Amino acid sequence: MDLKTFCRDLPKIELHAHLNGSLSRSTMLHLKRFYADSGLEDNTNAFFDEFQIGAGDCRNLSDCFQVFSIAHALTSTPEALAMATTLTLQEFHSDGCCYIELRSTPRNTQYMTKEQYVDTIVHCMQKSSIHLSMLSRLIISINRSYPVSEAEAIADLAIESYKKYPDVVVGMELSGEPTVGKFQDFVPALTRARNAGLKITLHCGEVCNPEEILEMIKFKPGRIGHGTCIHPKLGGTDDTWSALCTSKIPVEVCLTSNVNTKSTPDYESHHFKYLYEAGIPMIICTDDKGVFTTSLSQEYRICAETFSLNQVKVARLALEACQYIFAEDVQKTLKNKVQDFINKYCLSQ
Ligand SMILES: CNc1ncnc2c1ncn2[C@@H]1O[C@H](COP(=O)(O)O)[C@@H](O)[C@H]1O
Ligand SMILES: [Zn+2]
Repeated sequence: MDLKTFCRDLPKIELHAHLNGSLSRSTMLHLKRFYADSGLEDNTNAFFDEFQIGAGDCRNLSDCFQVFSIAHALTSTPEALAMATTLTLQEFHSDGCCYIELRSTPRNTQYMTKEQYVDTIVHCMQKSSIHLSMLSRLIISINRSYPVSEAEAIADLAIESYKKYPDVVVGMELSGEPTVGKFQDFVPALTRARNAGLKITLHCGEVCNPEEILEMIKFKPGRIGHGTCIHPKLGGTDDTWSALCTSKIPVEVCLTSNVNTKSTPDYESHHFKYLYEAGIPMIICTDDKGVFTTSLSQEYRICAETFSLNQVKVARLALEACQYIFAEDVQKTLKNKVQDFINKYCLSQ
């Protein structure tokens, strides 16, 4: 089987995907059609083409945070949000994803409250499980550039939602512009959520900030996102690297996101190789497949090509990812699914 087909057919686990960053061009066009047909104001025309950030783009990580407002403008009603969620889940499913933890930041809009925002996504996930052979779970996001009081309100909502939908809501995470806000300010909200049973994942080391990286590792999150600047050769220190190696916290690796935001100069210099050599658990993820025009199978293929991994090694990445999902009750089922694929297609290798 050629690598592209192999990476698409391999049952894959997505653990780091922001809903509003995952909207494909086709989904965005569906949303624009919906806004037009419903007579809702759509002010995205002038900058619609700025939503996607490719490799040769001159925008950097900080510029990326402007583009999410384009998606936000098109997911402001419950119907549009439902459409965005359903189409995005379908796309992950068509790309061979068998389990996804989608994450999103609840927002009050002119048309819905934060509670309705969460309810809408949860209902789409429940409905999708009837039609798709893919399980989906929700991680509720806190944006570090918002006031701490907002994070506290989102923690309350996450705890309530977890009680209401224990089969869907699995975790809470910290994301947003990494140069804004202080991690320590969000520790009380994150701790409350964790004490209530939610799993935690943190965007960590997306920019150079060794002090914060050490604080985050000490917090012992279930997983971290990116981890770009933890190795001493990539903006980290001996202390940050040894803290990660000792803790063995699984890292959600987003290759194209890091290259397109210029957090990493190119695929070859990506920290994947250091993590792989050090035996640190990793999960290949997309981050914002719409903004960065990628897919989960493309991320697996790029990883295989860049780091010369054969198909058995690529499949092992998917198999190992099953251990790090937040919904522990389905880990075994997923492992069996990936293992069956390996037995069928990799035995001769
Ligand atoms: C590129 N690297 C990144 N680093 C940090 N945070 C990011 C991100 N990519 C996306 N987000 C976070 O996800 C939100 C969009 O999805 P939701 O509205 O929540 O569904 C962004 O506003 C930002 O807070
Ligand atoms: Zn992210």
